[in-house]
Amino acid sequence: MSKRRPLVAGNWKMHGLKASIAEFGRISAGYDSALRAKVDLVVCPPATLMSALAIVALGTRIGIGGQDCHTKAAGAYTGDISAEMIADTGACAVILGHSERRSEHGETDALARAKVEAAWRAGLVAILCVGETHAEREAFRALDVVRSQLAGSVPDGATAANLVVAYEPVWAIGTGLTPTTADIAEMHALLRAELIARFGHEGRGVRLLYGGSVKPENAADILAIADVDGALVGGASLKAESFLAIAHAYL
Ligand SMILES: O=C(CO)COP(=O)(O)O
Repeated sequence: MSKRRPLVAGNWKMHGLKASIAEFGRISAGYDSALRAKVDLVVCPPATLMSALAIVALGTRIGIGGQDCHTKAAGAYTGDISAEMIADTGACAVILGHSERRSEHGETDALARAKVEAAWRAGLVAILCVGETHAEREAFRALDVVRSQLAGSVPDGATAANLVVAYEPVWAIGTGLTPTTADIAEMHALLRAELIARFGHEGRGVRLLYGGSVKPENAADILAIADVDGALVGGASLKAESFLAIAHAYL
């Protein structure tokens, strides 16, 4: 695998009404040829905005992603959406196994794994999230927890093209706290080693994102860490200015 191309992905979570289509327009206006040459951008809006943003995104080379999907393609599952439906909007990716899904909807590694398979079935890139809680880090269990999440959530058949892994320490999400650069480097080295052990050459090409309180102020330091191939950004992705400022760390 040649050099991995950086990826900055925005997770809008449960934020965004129709007015946010204009904010996306500002993101695409700022994604100029200099940025396009260096970094991929993906925006994951709430499901209600996916179709609208996918249309605005046409020709911009910004990818649109979902934030979750059901394991089945269709059926009697009130309130759920399938990976096929996400792909049908024009989206190219879906975030899976986010800690907010794990903690608030009881999602397990096995369910995340089934959802990754659903994403692949629909031709979507799976952006799989892993990460330890504060108690697990304090107990020196962070590496073991994340290793086990990765093993349990990634199905056979992962490639550089169909999988992105985001390391998101739960305690760093939305808190303004971040691990030390040494701790991020240690975790990303572990993820890389595990992916290579299991998928060889393809594992070397899987992009590894860091997520959790990434802001314009800390982006350059975090994105310079070995084996950090980009960021999964929550709060700072809601404004074009801060989202683009993070991507600008690659210029
Ligand atoms: O959960 C996150 C992205 O998926 C990170 O959120 P924040 O950037 O708001 O900490």
